Amino acid sequence: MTATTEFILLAGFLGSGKTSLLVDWLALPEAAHTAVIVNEAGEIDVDGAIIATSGTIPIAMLANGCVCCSLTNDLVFTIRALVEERERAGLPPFRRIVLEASGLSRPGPILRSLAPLAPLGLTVRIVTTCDASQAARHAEHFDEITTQLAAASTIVFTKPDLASTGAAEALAASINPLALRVLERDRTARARAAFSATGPAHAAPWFSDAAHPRIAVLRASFSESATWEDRLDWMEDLAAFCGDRLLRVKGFIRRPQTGEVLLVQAVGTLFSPMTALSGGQNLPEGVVIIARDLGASDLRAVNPDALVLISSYRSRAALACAAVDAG
Ligand SMILES: Nc1nc2c(ncn2[C@@H]2O[C@H](COP(=O)(O)OP(=O)(O)OP(=O)(O)O)[C@@H](O)[C@H]2O)c(=O)[nH]1
Repeated sequence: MTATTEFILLAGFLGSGKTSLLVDWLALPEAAHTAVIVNEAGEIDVDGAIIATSGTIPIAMLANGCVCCSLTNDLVFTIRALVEERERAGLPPFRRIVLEASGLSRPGPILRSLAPLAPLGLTVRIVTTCDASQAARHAEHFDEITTQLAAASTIVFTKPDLASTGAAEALAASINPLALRVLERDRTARARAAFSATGPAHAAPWFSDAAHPRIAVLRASFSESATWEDRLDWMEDLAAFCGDRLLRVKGFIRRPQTGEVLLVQAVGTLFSPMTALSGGQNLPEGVVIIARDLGASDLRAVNPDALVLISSYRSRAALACAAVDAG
């Protein structure tokens, strides 16, 4: 029944613009009949909350782990459940199911995990976001980027407003010269080209199954007595302390005086302005920190007064993703 359903794996390193691209795409009329599955390495569903503001498309969550390491069974189950629910509702098959993988995910294991779904007849495409401002520098440290680019049918260069795409283009060309390239400055045109394009349906033969041994996924929660200023100071200190070892910060923080909950995110040490999400009052406060070569004990030192509690991420993902916890 799903012979015409396309499975799009939206890959790309931490903070490279996957959610933004997807939200831009979901605003377009041609995105109708799309289902979205969101995978977060951390336990806070930030991307799901952002995408949920896009409308009424079905969204399923695979949180608390990296879909390439520990959640492949959940992925198969989730796709089946989406398809069956659609059938039960008497609706035509989805045109596409988009999986936004966590920024640490490697496409190879994800694609392999889809084997039990062969009877559904899904066609598969990999769209990889490549951050013009960071990819070339990060690729030296993280082979996740290389595997994500190598597997891509389509490579979408993001953040061309922040940096020239030259270095990212050269990187992508050296790894995967066959992929279709999307080099649009206009975000709507970029999203349209990313999801409508049909690149070669190939996958590089050298997918790696290795885990992510240098990367820690940690969670910060604030104590009751922490003021708004304490929260802001802590984030500033965190960035200064970690420097280029800080890869991604995302989560929700509460303004104690008003109860307002704001979305906070940074790529590297560059924080975006905080924004309120509609319906955000009910979101749980907490911030996921993804860092390289740092453990929970290191980050605890950022705030010795214990206004911020740092916990190591030790759930299912930790078994396979080897979240580093020096603490
Ligand atoms: N200037 C600029 N910022 C962008 C662009 N695309 C995304 N961003 C910003 O980059 C940050 C990360 O974007 P996301 O879309 O959340 O990235 P992501 O790949 O989904 O992040 P993870 O899910 O954590 O891996 C956000 O602050 C975005 O607003 C772009 O084209 N230009």
